[in-house]
Amino acid sequence: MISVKNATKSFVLHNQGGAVIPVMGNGNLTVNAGECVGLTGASGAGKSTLMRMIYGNYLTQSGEVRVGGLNVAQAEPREILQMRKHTLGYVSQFLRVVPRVPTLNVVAEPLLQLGTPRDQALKRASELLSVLRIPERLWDLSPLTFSGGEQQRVNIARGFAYDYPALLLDEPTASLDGRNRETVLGLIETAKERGTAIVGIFHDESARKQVCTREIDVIEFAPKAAA
Ligand SMILES: Nc1ncnc2c1ncn2[C@@H]1O[C@H](COP(=O)(O)OP(=O)(O)OP(=O)(O)O)[C@@H](O)[C@H]1O
Repeated sequence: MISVKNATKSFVLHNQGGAVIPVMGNGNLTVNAGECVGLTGASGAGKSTLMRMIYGNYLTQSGEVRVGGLNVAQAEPREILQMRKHTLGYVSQFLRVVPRVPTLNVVAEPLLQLGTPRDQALKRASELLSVLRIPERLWDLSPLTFSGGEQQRVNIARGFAYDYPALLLDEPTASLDGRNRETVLGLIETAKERGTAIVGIFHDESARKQVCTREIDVIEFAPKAAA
């Protein structure tokens, strides 16, 4: 479902004399349906960079990054937008939303964009918000003023509203208490059972051991000089 082959990535800092920061020299990764691969490696090793290359936020310099049938490394922006709508979900670490949109709509939005009838989309959104213990009195408010853990749960609810065939999870349990952490790990297990291909970053080692079918240290992908 997700495959990365011989991928390379450097950053060029144009505002700092064109300094070049090589981050990836040879990225190789295959994630099949129903697998959850945990990315590990020291801070700054390139875990988030690889996730962003897969999502098409960061350009891959050479090599291949495939999601379903699409080579993201070579894709047109409109193809990447289609992939994000239909194939690949992304639960980032922090919630980014349009101000004043109620939480229920924020969560239902991926389903509404796919043409799901409004009542069905809102029903699914309310189920997820209940499961993730967001009090109903907050559903009509924008999540922008919510606590860190509440925002993270809204983000997770939105990421799981539609059953994407593939999913990227960046620290999905970072700000959560024990019960909510277990709930999120349960959602990940259910997605795996359904056949979702998942790539995740979990600094919480026991969460990683619980849900990941495999771990890969991104140091393996480092440019030669940095390895
Ligand atoms: N947009 C960017 N511009 C320039 N350099 C970047 C950019 N994004 C990442 N980097 C650099 O790439 C390297 C890898 O960063 P990345 O965030 O992928 O690491 P990470 O393994 O996810 O770290 P952490 O565990 O601390 O989140 C770092 O040296 C970082 O400074």
